[in-house]
Amino acid sequence: MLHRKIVLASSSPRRKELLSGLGIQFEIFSPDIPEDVAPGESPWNLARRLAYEKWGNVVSKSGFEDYLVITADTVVDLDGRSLGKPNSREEAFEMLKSLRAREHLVHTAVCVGDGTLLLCSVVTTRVKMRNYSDGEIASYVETGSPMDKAGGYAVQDEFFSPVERMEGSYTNVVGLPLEAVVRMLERFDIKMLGGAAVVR
Ligand SMILES: Cc1cn([C@H]2C[C@H](O)[C@@H](COP(=O)(O)OP(=O)(O)OP(=O)(O)O)O2)c(=O)[nH]c1=O
Repeated sequence: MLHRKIVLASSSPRRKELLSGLGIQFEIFSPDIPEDVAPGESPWNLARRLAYEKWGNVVSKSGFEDYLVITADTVVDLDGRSLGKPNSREEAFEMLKSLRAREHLVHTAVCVGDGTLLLCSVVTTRVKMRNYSDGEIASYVETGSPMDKAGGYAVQDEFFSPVERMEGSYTNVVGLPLEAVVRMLERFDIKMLGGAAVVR
C-alpha cells in the first residue's frame, strides 16, 4: 500500500518539516483539543494522553475514514513538573530560568493509526541546558519564539542555542521522534524513500 492517504494532524511547522524529510506524501490538519494538565498527571502520561486525544479528535471527523492519522505531543519534564507552551512572556522567562544549567527530560508521544490499528509510543530525551544569562533569556523571549514551544525553548534555535548536551533523540526534542515514526509507519507497510538519511 504505497499510495495510501496520510494526514499529519498537527499545526507545528517543525513536525511538518521533520515528517517531510522522510520523503512521504501527507496532508496537514490541525487538531483541536484542550491541553490542560489533569490533577496528579505525570509529564509522560500527559504527553501520551494528549497525543491520543489529538488522534481521537481527528480520526472521528468525517472525511478522514480512509486516512492514516499521525499526531504528537511534546512535554518538557522538570523534576516531574510538566512545562508546556508558556501562556505569557513572563511565564516563558520563568520557565527558561528554571531550566537554566540543569537537566530535564523531553517526552514526545506519537500516535499513528487508522480504522484497524493504532500505535502510540512515547520517546524520552535527557537534555542539559547551558548556563545562559538573564539578559540572554530576555532577548530570546523578546523574539516571541518561546511562545509556541514546550518549555519555552527550541533546541534548534541557532542564536539562543540553549542546550549544552543531550542524551537520546534530537528530533524527539524538536517535536517528532523520527526513528520511532519510521518503525511505526513500517507496520502500516509504508516504506521511506531515503528517510534513513535524515534519521539521527
Ligand atoms: C522542546 C522543544 C519543543 N518544540 C516545539 C514542538 C511543538 O511544536 C511544541 C510543543 O507543543 P505541542 O502541544 O506538542 O504541539 P503544537 O501545539 O505546536 O502542535 P500540535 O498540537 O498541533 O501538534 O514545541 C520545538 O520546536 N523545539 C524544542 O526544543
